[in-house]
Amino acid sequence: MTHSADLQTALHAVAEGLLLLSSDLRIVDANPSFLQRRALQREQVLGRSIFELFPEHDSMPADNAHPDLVPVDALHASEARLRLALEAAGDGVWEWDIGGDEFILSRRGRAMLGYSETDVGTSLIHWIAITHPEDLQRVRDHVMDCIRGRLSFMSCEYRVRCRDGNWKWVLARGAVVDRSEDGWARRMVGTTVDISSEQETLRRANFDALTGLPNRSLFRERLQYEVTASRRSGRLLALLFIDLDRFKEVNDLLGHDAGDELLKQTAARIRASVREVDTVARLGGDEFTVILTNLDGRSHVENIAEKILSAISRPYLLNQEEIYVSGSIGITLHPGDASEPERLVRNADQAMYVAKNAGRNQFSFFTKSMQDQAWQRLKLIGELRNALPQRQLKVYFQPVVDLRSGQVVKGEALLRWLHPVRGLICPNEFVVLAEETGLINEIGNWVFMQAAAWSKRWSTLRGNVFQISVNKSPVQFLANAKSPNWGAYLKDLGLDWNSMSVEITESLLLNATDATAEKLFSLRDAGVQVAIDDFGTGYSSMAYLKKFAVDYLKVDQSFIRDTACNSTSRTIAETIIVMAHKLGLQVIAEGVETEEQRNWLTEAGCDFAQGFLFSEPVPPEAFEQLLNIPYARLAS
Ligand SMILES: Nc1nc2c(ncn2[C@@H]2O[C@H](COP(=O)(O)OP(=O)(O)OP(=O)(O)O)[C@@H](O)[C@H]2O)c(=O)[nH]1
Repeated sequence: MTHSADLQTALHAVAEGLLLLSSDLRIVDANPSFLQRRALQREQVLGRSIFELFPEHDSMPADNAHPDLVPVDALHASEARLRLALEAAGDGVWEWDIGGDEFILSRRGRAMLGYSETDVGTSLIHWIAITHPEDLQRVRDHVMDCIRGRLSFMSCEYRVRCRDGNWKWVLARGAVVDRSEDGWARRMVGTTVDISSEQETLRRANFDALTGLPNRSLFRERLQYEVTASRRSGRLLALLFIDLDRFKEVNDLLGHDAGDELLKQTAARIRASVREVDTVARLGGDEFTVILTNLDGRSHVENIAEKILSAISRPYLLNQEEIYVSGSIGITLHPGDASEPERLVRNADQAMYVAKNAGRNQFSFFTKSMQDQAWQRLKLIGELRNALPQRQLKVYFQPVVDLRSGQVVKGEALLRWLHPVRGLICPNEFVVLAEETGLINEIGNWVFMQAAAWSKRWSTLRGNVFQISVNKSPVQFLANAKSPNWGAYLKDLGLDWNSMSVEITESLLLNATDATAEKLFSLRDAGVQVAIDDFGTGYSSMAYLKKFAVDYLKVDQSFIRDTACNSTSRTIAETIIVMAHKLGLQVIAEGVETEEQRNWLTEAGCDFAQGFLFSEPVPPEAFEQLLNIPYARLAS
């Protein structure tokens, strides 16, 4: 060692805590690692006796086994002693004679990698040969910065191949400790520490455990990086959002493990469809993203998207079965569509939903109009939140006629939104938004209360029960959906048994959870009847009709519309009527528009009908006018 400053530099480079002690064991210097570990300031330790600092070590063993403590007599330090000190600190120590091309790693350092004294040669080239090719340039840059004096010491993480062929992450720190009079670096000394476990922690934080792909957080980082690079280079970048279609069914049919296996295989297929430099990440669930860089144009992106779609749609072998799935892809381009990563993510997501809604198994490029629609949607959600408090929601009623007597005997409550600017909006335009935002619970409960109040009034006016049916969304049957105690509510209102009914979909019963069943049975206990809406369009399973004690089937209007000209529709409608009667259920035909349909339904034995032939849905005041009026007059 030529200079005590060099010694200090070297000590700063060491990962372990080190102290420099004078011959009377007073602290001359402490390196940053030591101070950091002990949470001490340099001034707090300088000049103090080692025994003050470590009273429990006043009979310190000769081998200086304290992990934080490696005494070095600074005033008489030599390279050999420094090396010994560093070895004692647990690091591998290396020394590089630059001019003489001799690179020596200490015994401890070699052991860390599994090498004996003779396994690796002493020329730098031998050590370069076992450095990971992807890390080599980085290591070289660090070393050269030190040699040229741009850095006083280097600190660099890279991978080294161990004797068993595995790669190990190490942290190498070092400094030039000897320079010629004219400034040429002659010797570097440093340490090498095994940081595989730190790298493993880092890997876990950044990579998806199932597929090994970058996770959401690393994806965000990479996107930010690539967007900046694309901005600089002016080259086109594409962001792809990929979502598997109906992946839930794979889980449901084959189990979660098979689902996991499919995700792994999908990840590998997407990875294999793009270049090494492109980023493929898994955001979670069945959602993947791809960042494509340095593209030649839009058609280049289209080709890759096609390639990914066809890779995903090849059969998967799961549990010895061939399974087919597809994917939907949303694509956005930088700089054309947006300049900020956040915006690109939103764009790709919107485009992916458009691809899904357009029928799945396809890709869709982001367009400005998608953004406008998304804004419209957001705006409508905001307005919908205010619709109820601002009394913009209205309940209309459509009469249900008894086909034998021709009397209006029931009514269906139908929600309308009287929007201050857009006028009357039908539920198909806003119920999905209400469901997505959870507003449907509040709105649905309000509709039920309104309908109950009108049922009470019309039952009283007519002197017998006048049943009103209310549509209920599957969302209102979820476990967390809040609703009043309908039994108590209807009782307080003084409503008779069966004054209310709820219309639900077939799929709700098919996928009924315990919470769904409980909510449905508590409605039944409150005297509310149950109708299955749009019957015939779904699975039409008989079993659940009995299990849930359903009262009515509403035949979907698509069958009614076709009864005049389509014998299959007629047969289906007839079968539903016969089957329902056999099971003790009554049938309501929806969408009746012509006399011919009404006559046919009457002959087929259908119980009730509703549709434009009788009346469209009308406000309650107008509905009241319709009560007790024979259908012959309504239809004219
Ligand atoms: N096996 C497995 N399933 C997962 C994992 N993470 C999420 N899922 C399931 O993946 C499914 C994702 O479903 P969605 O994307 O919402 O719906 P989908 O069935 O793919 O239908 P669409 O996207 O509308 O075509 C859900 O059922 C999740 O429970 C996972 O790590 N492993």
